[in-house]
Amino acid sequence: MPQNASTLPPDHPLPTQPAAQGITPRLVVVMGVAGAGKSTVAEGLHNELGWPWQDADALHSPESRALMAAGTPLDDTQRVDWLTRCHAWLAEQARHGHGAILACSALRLAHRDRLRADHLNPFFLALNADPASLTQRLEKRPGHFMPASLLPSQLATLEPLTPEESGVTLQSLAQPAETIALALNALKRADQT
Ligand SMILES: Nc1ncnc2c1ncn2[C@@H]1O[C@H](COP(=O)(O)OP(=O)(O)O)[C@@H](O)[C@H]1O
Ligand SMILES: O=C(O)[C@H](O)[C@@H](O)[C@H](O)[C@H](O)COP(=O)(O)O
Repeated sequence: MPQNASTLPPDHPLPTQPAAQGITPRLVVVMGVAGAGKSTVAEGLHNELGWPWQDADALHSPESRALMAAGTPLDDTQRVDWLTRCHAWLAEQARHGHGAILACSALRLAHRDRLRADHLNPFFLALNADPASLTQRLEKRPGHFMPASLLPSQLATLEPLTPEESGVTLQSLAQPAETIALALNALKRADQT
């Protein structure tokens, strides 16, 4: 056999992404209430790992965004099409066989079940923060449709990640970089189990 020749068949699928930082590419959903730091952590993981990321905020219909901007929380009926679009994004990433990160509140178990459908089984990184910090973050966040007044309904709707679900709950620390480091460690640990 010539030097450097492969023993694999020519049509053997190649990995589409390197295991950046030794972490095997997988689907990840960063979840939690508004202000928990989902988008910040998802973008930070994207920067560290190179996996594509999507903010589920961008997948809301204009009507849903207008409702929330006006201070009306969504109900589960209004969330159905949005969660379908979130699931479709995850499914598309899975089809390409690469790792990907979705920042999505996924507040209720039923919302997470919707994202898990079709055996996608994403790994959930649930971010927790105390209500005072959350309020402060939302009040200071520039140019976002979600008002701080919706935080109580977000907290009331949240059904925390359970031990039966694939994922881990992390404290959203005072510095985003610290929380991103926690998230990377959690993904490394999950790789070893
Ligand atoms: N760990 C953190 N400490 C302090 N502020 C944060 C932290 N993470 C995010 N923020 C800020 O809080 C606001 C909400 O964060 P964001 O990532 O948009 O949360 P979410 O996507 O969960 O609503 C943003 O202005 C962001 O810069
Ligand atoms: O009610 C829900 O199901 C959501 O929580 C959701 O609609 C989301 O939280 C908003 O898109 C606000 O965006 P952030 O969570 O990024 O603040």
